[in-house]
Amino acid sequence: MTADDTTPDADRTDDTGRWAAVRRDPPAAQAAPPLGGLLDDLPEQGRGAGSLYPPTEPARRNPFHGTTVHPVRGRAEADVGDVLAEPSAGSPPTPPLRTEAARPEPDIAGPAADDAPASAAPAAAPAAGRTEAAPQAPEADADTGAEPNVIPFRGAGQDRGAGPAGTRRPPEPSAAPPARLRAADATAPAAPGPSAPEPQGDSSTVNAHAAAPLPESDEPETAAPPPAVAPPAPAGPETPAAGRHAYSEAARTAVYRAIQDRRDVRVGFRADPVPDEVLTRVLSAAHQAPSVGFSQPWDFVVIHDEKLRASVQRLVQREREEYGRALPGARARAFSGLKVEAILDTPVNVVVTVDPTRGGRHTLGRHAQPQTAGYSAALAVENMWLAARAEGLGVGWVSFFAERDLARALDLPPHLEVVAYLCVGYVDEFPTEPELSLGGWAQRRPLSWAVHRDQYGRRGLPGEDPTSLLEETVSAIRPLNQRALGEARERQSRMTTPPGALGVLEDIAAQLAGLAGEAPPPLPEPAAVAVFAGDHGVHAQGVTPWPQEVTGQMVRNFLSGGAVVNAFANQVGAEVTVVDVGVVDDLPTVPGLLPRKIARGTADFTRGPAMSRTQVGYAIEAGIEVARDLVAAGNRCLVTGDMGIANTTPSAALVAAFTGREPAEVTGRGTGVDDAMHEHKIEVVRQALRANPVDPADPVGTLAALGGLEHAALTGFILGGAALRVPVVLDGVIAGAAALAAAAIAPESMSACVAGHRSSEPGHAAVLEHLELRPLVDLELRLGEGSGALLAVPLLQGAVRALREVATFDGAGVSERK
Ligand SMILES: O=C(O)c1ccc[n+]([C@@H]2O[C@H](COP(=O)([O-])O)[C@@H](O)[C@H]2O)c1
Ligand SMILES: Cc1cc2nc[nH]c2cc1C
Repeated sequence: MTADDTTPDADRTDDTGRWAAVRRDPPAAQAAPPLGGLLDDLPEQGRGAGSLYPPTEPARRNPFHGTTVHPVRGRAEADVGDVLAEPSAGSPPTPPLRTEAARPEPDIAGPAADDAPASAAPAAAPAAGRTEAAPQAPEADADTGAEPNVIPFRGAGQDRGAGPAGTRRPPEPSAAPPARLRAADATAPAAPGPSAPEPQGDSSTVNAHAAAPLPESDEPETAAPPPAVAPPAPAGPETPAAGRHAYSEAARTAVYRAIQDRRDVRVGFRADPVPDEVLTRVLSAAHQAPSVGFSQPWDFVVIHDEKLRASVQRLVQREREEYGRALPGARARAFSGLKVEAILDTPVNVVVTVDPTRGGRHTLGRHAQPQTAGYSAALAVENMWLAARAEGLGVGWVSFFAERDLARALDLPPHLEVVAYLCVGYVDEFPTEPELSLGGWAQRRPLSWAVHRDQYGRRGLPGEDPTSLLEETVSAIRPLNQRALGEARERQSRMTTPPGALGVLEDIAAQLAGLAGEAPPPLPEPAAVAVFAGDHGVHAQGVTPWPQEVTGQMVRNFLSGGAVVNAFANQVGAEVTVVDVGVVDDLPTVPGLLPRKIARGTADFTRGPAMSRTQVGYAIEAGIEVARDLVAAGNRCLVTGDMGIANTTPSAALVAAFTGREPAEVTGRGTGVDDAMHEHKIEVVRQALRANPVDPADPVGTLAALGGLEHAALTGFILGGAALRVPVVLDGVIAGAAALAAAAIAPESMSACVAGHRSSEPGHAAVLEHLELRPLVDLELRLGEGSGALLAVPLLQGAVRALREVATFDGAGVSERK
């Protein structure tokens, strides 16, 4: 493939894009067509199940090929482009990975514009004559560490010291061999250069591109973290011709400033009334919003009446209690301190409604998209919000009620719908960042996560080379921060315990400090488990006593809260997310299930590859996205889970391929096969390895040949967590097999991993040995779902809590030993 292969046809009118087949459901009669879709490049025989896609689907382009490649750190002989392109020539199995030269870490998410201090505004110069300080680009932030217990969203600390990292049992800093030596050790002779990646692009644009690799630098660790949102360039003579209609610099600065400083305010309102003329100006701004077909479908109900507001507040209270009851423990605790409305604390409330019928039957544009009526009203809300900010008024949007209940409470005509209930009033001050971000409830996603070029999935801000999610992610993975790791060790040496008395927990705490870039690290809470589910063509070979439909049935069980993963997640207050990456069955559209189906199961790998490389690429990216979403939603600990009848067979094959062990050594009894089936299963694994000669140095090719969609997605999940510097607690043999692939793609990703437990599957022991991971729990579990990893979460939390809370000898007045 060439770079052109990634460029969509400009005039493409047929439905041939990446998601074409996913967009339309196959007709009922063809629900499980024998051929088609992404499996077109697989042998016809031996499919595990019908493809997701209709049979007419033409071959699709592979956006992973031919895009700009970024060197993969730690495997200098490969690059990410290669990872998804052709198999590399027979390299030996990837050795256990280690560390390499420390380098400044990129800002994964950077302080976003809205997250940045209020002064982090357009780079434009201050308005002439303005009395307030003009918005400015973010100042260098001397504190590269995040607030305690706030996720290290800014790329954690910068690692300056040359020393090892990435060990599962972080070594004492003094034991560090020179980083470059180690990097060189890991570099194949044919490597084109040193382990450091080439700087990508211009540093000014790299800054806004959260995951782009930064060049080696000797800058002090206090270098300013780059912003997550690129400040708008000041217009001026350098602006193209269209700029002649641009506002003056001062006016533009003011516009961007209002956008940036706008906040959803819930606390700190003052009782002062809002003067009528001010309220009218703000409503007038709302009324000038764009609307579909110029239908202006909004109305504004201005509410001062205290009794009416009290009745609305009661609705909110009821909804709030219901919502709080449904939250996982850790979230529920955080939510209990969150204010969600200021209905009675503000002098005035404004309800924005939409009349979806306004403008009549032929309203221009709405005929094709009826929802644009509601969007228009939402634009009125935003106009009002910005105008209010400029007037110094805080606005809080409350949506904690069933829309019909509120419409009834307000006695609205039945054809009107409530779009927004806004609490409006003057405030003592505006939060410098969104309140939810200040409290760690959620984090702003960097702009670079949201920008695609020509085709969804080709990432990059304007002016940058397009990249893929995998490239971007791998480029962001860095070794542990040696400074933070050393600080953790140093504090442990002063804690009121005999030296080393907390054993492995000390190693875990130090590892998490190195990962976060701060000591002590944030508590790994809340935790979120992602259960990746998929089916397997090899099921047809009789490698498990369970029928294939149990995969979908268990997914339903997870969603209704009746499985072990739910019980154990409840125990630790974790959120459960189920991700369908390849279940044969259709699954319900319900909260908690992420529909990311790439195919209806894999092909039977005893007859050829289980998946295409393209499918593997999509599944890896699905896993990265899930990690990103869970972290941006405020989670500080990721837990792997899986569900897939027959998946211990591909797990065994992957383990054999990546570790070089014999199939008989690494193939276990899965859900409980008898001796005869076990023997057969070993033979099936042998057969798969014969049918698919793989090169473990080509992890994507190995996954495609021998893995499952959940293995590939778990690989992405691990890489995604590592790039965001959030701990990833690994479950059993399925996660272990995925970790082998992740380690082969980005060795340093293992720095983020903790082995939650050791499964009784023999392949899992082989994984742990190969990756030098020490399991925290060893209870002969063999369930999957994330069960063993969830049991280990309190151990991680205890390890960090000890580092954070235990007094030092000095502080507690305890004598040290002689
Ligand atoms: O996590 C493990 O180590 C593990 C060990 C044995 C079985 N499992 C689970 O059992 C299912 C696969 O087992 P099998 O025998 O059908 O290959 C799948 O849903 C896995 O989550 C999981
Ligand atoms: C019942 C059952 C539950 C599971 N959970 C994870 N894998 C599983 C496999 C089976 C068969």
